[in-house]
Amino acid sequence: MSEHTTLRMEGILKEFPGVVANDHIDLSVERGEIHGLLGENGAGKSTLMKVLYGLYSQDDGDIYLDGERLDLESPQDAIDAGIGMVHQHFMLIPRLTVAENVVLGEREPATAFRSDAEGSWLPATVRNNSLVQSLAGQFSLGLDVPEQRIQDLADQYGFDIDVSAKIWELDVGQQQRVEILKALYRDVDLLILDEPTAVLTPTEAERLFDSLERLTDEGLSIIFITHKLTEVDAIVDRVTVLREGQNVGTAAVSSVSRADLAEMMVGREVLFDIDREAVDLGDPVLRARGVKATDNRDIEALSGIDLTVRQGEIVGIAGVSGNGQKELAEVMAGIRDVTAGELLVNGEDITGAKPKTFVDSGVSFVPEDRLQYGCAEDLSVMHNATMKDFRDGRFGDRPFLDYGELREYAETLVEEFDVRGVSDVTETNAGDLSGGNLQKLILAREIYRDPDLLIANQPTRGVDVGAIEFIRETLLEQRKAGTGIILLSEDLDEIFDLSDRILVVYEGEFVYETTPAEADRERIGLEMTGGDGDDETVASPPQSGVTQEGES
Ligand SMILES: Nc1ncnc2c1ncn2[C@@H]1O[C@H](COP(=O)(O)OP(=O)(O)OP(=O)(O)O)[C@@H](O)[C@H]1O
Repeated sequence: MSEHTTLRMEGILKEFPGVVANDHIDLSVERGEIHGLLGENGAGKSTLMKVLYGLYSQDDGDIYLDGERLDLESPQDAIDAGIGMVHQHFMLIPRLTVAENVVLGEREPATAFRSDAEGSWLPATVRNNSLVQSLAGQFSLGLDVPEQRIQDLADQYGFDIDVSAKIWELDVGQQQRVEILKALYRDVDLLILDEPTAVLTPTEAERLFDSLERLTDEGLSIIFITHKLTEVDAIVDRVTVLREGQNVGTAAVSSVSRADLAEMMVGREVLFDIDREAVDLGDPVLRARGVKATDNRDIEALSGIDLTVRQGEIVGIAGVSGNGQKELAEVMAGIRDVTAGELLVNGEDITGAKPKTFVDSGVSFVPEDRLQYGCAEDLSVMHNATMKDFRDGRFGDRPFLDYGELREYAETLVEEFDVRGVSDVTETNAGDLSGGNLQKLILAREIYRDPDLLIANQPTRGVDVGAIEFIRETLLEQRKAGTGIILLSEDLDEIFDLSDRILVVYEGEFVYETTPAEADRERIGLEMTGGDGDDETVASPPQSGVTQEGES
């Protein structure tokens, strides 16, 4: 251990029924470093960090911070010790403001009750009474929110958020920044970031990296969980790789290549290139004409979208988050109403129909927010795997569903899509799966039914390199089988690697169309941020029957 070591985790063991999530893991972090934590989905990263944040108690092992042994029974203990954590899934209260969320949990008594409050209408003797203080602390919701201080903090890190806005008014990227702000607000020495950039745009991520470097310059240590090896190169000093609950190595980033890291993670070589064969295009599976829709705040989010997707075609939608992608995906999947326009699936007009009609018409949907829309966390893997198809007669007639068939179907999905961490499909709940494995389960459910139209919003977000390879190949196979796919992704490389056509969406409209073979990345980047004033708009769908050959 060096004199700079701030955190030492020794022999951490954490077991769940049927799974050893952390198998005697050692981890040490130096003061002022950004320490990357890598590993496949389900390797045990989040569990280890939840132990460190007092959310889980370890079955064995010790944690030392600055030489002092910590006994963490709750996140409050961790925060008191100077450890902050930003989770993979948001833990914000939608109807409260940003500032209220930031102070939430602080339980600061209202001004009148504060012992240091000047001008309180309560006499100091009453205010300072320990019983009054304890009651005020218990019952106050922290409504005295130092909004200006929080706004200053947000501005200082370039977060571009109005802290008086309500959480539900913000897009996912902004909500993520609130989570980070919340941790920064509590003076932490060690900050755990669990895939913090998963929902940020590349520019926002850059800005975050600048902020993180400023923080480490001030002596803060950061543990940074990520699946993106480019991020490891960009900001991480040292990296620890976990595999199947064990530490398989810690190294200085400068001494290992990306391919080395990928191999350490998955235990085999990972192909970064993908082979996209030419596929004959068939009939249109989707025709959207003049589609308009509003967002959750009732503000127009889609301003007249025309989109045709043919059998065997992947249409990639590129754009900076918050430009209508979420609404576009939800409208096409039938879970958001259109305010104008029409939607034809396989030639049939299903505008305004119920979501079930979309499902029955062969539409599959992989939503961006897998916990909110993708699954029922408290239901089993089996229920989640079959929830779209249990009505179609294959599993017997309700109320006499054949549970044996349902179980078998779910087990097939788990096996074919390599969903890990499932001890029994009827007993493991979807909410117990690691983020990436849950994503694989949702993809399995949506793809295995062999849809005519698949809408995939950020399908590889939060999944490991091995699984990304698998998901991309699966999407290409599905395309070959004749499915029309709308791929929404903030990862431009993914759009380039998979798409036959690329559409750039900006402020609810398609502003540019190209193909991977002809694309000019700079132009795409420009169009994504509002363009150069050039009036060129979307051309009609390609008339040729054959897509371009992949360029990779
Ligand atoms: N609350 C829980 N109950 C049961 N099993 C769990 C629970 N939390 C995690 N696990 C299991 O422990 C293992 C490690 O999961 P963990 O979430 O730590 O992985 P991870 O490396 O963070 O994965 P990802 O990159 O997908 O987020 C997985 O097999 C997971 O299914």
